[in-house]
Amino acid sequence: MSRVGVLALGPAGAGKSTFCNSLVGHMQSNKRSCCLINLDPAAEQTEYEFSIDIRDLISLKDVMEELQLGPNGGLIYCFEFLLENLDWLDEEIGDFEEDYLIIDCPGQIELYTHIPILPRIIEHLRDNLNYSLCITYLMESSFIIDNLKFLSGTLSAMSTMILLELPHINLLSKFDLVKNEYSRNYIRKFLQPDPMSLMSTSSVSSNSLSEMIEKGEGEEKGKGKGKYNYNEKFERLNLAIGNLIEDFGMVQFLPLECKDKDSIANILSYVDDITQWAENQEPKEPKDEIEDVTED
Ligand SMILES: Nc1nc2c(ncn2[C@@H]2O[C@H](COP(=O)(O)OP(=O)(O)OP(=O)(O)O)[C@@H](O)[C@H]2O)c(=O)[nH]1
Ligand SMILES: [Mg+2]
Repeated sequence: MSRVGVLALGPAGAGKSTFCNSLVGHMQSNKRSCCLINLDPAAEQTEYEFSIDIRDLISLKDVMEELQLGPNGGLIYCFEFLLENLDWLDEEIGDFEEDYLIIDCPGQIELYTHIPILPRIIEHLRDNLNYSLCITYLMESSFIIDNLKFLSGTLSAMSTMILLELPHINLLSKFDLVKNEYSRNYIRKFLQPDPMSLMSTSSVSSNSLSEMIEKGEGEEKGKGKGKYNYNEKFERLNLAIGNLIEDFGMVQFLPLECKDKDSIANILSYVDDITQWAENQEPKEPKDEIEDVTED
């Protein structure tokens, strides 16, 4: 029996919900059964209905009103409540045992960077319910406009890989917005990033540095000898970050265009490989295959 799931993670607005919906559309048109799960208590309505929705368990609006919490505190409360009521999730998932889980997550990365809420839910799905899971981490393609911004996004993708310890695919989302603006060679540098070369060609960093120096902000204030100026400090910090990403050596990206069927099919084929979805399928009787074809 296949127990397979994919989670969509990444910063707010990166395109997670749109991606999850595109996956559902693609699977449905290929007669694959899937279950769309919403783990975002502040989610808005999406194209496909959620089969399982955290808002049926707890509402962020109610939490914020009753406990007088802000949106982030409220979100954390909702997840802590979910953790205390994992049997609710188990029951809901029980109705979709044979289905591919597509899990849409909130954009607040503190749910796994600061407090281990998402890791505990993942652990439950993987170890207690025996799901083979894959993370898709979305980062907006517009980050490639600025090399250093891109590297900071890469660092965030990398920390997710390390913290969640699951098979992981990084995606450059909304690729349609940049693919005609830049040459293939230029874009390739970001799909398989070489941090040190991206750093050495960062025009934005040197511009902002010269601006700082012109404004007289270059020197660190205070304390006598052995001080660095910002320029040196900034370069040393960048170098350390670049080395970290390079040493890790496992951050690559696939382009994602949610409206492009080939792009979705390509990403799903990677997820299928990683989760070994095909291997877990029950062999079909030839009769079933013929029925499937004639139904089209
Ligand atoms: N051009 C383009 N726009 C996209 C694509 N995917 C998503 N968007 C747009 O990006 C915006 C945010 O998309 P969402 O799917 O809501 O992003 P999200 O990551 O779920 O956002 P949060 O749930 O708030 O964290 C919407 O306006 C989408 O229409 C894409 O592939 N191409
Ligand atoms: Mg969303």
